[in-house]
Amino acid sequence: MTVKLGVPSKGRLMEKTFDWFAEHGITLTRTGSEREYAGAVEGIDGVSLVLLSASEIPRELANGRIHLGVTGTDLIRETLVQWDQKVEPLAELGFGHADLIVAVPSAWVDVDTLDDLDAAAAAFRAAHGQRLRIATKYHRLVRDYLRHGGVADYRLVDSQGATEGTVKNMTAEAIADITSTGETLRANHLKVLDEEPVLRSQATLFRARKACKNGPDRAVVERLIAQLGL
Ligand SMILES: Nc1ncnc2c1ncn2[C@@H]1O[C@H](COP(=O)(O)OP(=O)(O)OP(=O)(O)O)[C@@H](O)[C@H]1O
Ligand SMILES: O=P(O)(O)OC[C@H]1O[C@H](OP(=O)(O)OP(=O)(O)O)[C@H](O)[C@@H]1O
Repeated sequence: MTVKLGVPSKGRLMEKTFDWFAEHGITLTRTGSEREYAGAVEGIDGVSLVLLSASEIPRELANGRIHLGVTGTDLIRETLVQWDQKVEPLAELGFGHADLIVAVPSAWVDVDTLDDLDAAAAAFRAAHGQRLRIATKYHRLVRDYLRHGGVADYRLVDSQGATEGTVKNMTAEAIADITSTGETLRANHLKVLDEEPVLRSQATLFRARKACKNGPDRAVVERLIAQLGL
């Protein structure tokens, strides 16, 4: 058995993860054709690379199919109930920074805070006989955040992508999504509530508690952690 390291299979997250490991003396490479999801690890024995969708990495860590994995903290916290019992953060990698925020139409001049949103939701229900819709893929995190913020009269609608477009498309009145530069929000005439974000996320290296409990795998994981200087 080898220790499995799960890394995002494409895009900036993959490239920056490769760079981060290279800076720490471990070379990760994609092998095979450009479209083949195969990879290699050099600089340590007994570790193999598994290229996965960033959103699948939390589940693969939780069920112990990979020992280590790089993904955003947002995806870990959204996907895993009691996430800290299943995975242990080993290092924040300093890229993939994004805030999970709640945003409303810029034209809603009276809505800047969660209190305002709660009032707007109540008014919306009174006017339309329906609850205000908030589009998101982060159901668990957003529900907890709104409950703590005292917002009650809303319903979440699922949006797995292009979430900022749902307001214009009239499938939602507000959204909760990640933002980095804020450009997508501005382009879609949305403004972020003037509150702490739901979550500040960045790419993080996690260890799976289940897979790393004992046996020879644990020794390899410990060696890798030492070699990375963590
Ligand atoms: N614009 C952005 N700036 C910085 N980080 C981002 C940005 N968009 C997404 N991320 C982060 O990248 C990670 C992966 O996001 P996302 O779920 O979009 O991945 P993906 O690679 O598109 O997944 P999939 O392969 O399932 O389509 C998340 O942790 C997210 O916070
Ligand atoms: O604040 P910005 O820098 O504009 O970035 C934010 C955008 O980036 C992510 O989308 P992504 O490109 O991953 O596509 P998605 O809509 O499929 O999630 C996120 O969902 C936002 O739409």
